[in-house]
Amino acid sequence: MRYVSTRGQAPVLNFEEAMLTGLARDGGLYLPETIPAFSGIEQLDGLSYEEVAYRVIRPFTGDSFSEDELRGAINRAYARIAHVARAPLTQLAPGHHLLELFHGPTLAFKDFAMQLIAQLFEIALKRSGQKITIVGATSGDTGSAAIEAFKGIDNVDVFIMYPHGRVSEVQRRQMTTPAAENVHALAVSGHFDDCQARLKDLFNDHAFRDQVGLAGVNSINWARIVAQIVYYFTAAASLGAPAREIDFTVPTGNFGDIFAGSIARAMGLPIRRLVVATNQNDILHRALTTGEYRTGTVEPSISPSMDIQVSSNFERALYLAYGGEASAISQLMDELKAGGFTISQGALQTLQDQYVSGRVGEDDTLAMIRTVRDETGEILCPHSAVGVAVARQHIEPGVPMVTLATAHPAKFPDAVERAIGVRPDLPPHMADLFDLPERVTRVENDAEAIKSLILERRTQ
Ligand SMILES: Cc1ncc(COP(=O)(O)O)c(C=O)c1O
Ligand SMILES: N[C@@H](CCOP(=O)(O)O)C(=O)O
Repeated sequence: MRYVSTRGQAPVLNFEEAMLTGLARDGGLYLPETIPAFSGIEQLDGLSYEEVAYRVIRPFTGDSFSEDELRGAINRAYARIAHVARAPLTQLAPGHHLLELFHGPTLAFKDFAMQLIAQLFEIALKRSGQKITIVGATSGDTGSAAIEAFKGIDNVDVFIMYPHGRVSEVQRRQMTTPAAENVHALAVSGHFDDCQARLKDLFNDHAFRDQVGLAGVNSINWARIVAQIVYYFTAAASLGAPAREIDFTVPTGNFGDIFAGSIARAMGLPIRRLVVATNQNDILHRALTTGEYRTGTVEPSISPSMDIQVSSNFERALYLAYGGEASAISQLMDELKAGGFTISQGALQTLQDQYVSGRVGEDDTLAMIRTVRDETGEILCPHSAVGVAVARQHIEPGVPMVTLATAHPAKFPDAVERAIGVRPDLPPHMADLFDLPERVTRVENDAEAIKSLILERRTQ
């Protein structure tokens, strides 16, 4: 399996190289030259999550990892998900199901990919003896999952940039309380898009990148996407695929999770519709309905992890919609630096054939948390509530709808309390979160300041 950049000017890599590289050297994102077809969907129902993960991921890894290495990594990663099904499905209403992706150690769907890629990084780095510096940008969940997965791993430093004052207190403490010396939380003056833009600045400074052995664990990294494909297969298989088509609604920000769904469909999973659900930071909804991808001001919301206006993975979707025309993507990304671009008619039609979208504001999100609690007893986090609210606009008789529940409500107690007057409890393994000392460095929204800090603090 060979991986190519969306901008067409970076070296073609194998899976392990693409995983360790993160952002391509031409500023693009790696994706496989061809998407492998998956055969044997009818055999998946009833298999363990780990077995499905092995079957789905194996075609992407080529000869980068042996069968034993990959199976071992998968087993160790998912042993940390505290639900026997790993990604259980619950029923919200006839024909509407919730895919609970929040039973991992940091209570968000990010654990599914991050736990696995930490295992794969460890294997690869032990083999090569290479030392790396992971830098991540987060609106709250990627950062906590990365710190949890990579803390204490040899040969790795992890620096996570989060927008100061714009993550929930639980998310912040998850990033600032781990004591491991190789993890560093950086509170950046700005919003998530600033953090992600600075991250890309660091990758695009090739001298710095080579000096520190820069690696990325955002969904920029193809290995993240691969791991996120698996739960589409487990959910669809348990609802009757391949004999039956399934719809999925995905609370969306950086477009990684829903893009994983589009890859599952390209592999042959009978997904009829992929529904993009956004909060008021609705660039994706606007782009998919009008063809205009124009950045606006990021508005803080009660679903802060989706407060994103520049959706990194949309570049991958555009690349596929433009038929792999890398020069067109480079041109669009240049236009994005000046505020935005217009998607060509043909590419927009392709995107609209694949994705539909919806947007909900805060009042409707709060109302949905209340409604679902009253109807089912399930307490949703605000991101999942955005998903459920949009899903309800798109449910059609005869086609099961699955909404991805992307985080645990206890990560966002203020929003949940506003909705239902109850503060959800953290699980026992996080009971001391509010007693632990915090360790964080404030840093300006400035690539040079961030680079200096990394050079000063890294332990490798
Ligand atoms: C809880 C939660 N829901 C949804 C999303 C959106 O996912 P994606 O960025 O993959 O679109 C995020 C952040 O990524 C998140 O943390
Ligand atoms: N919502 C995310 C934003 C980064 O997403 P990623 O999937 O690209 O890592 C977060 O919680 O940090």
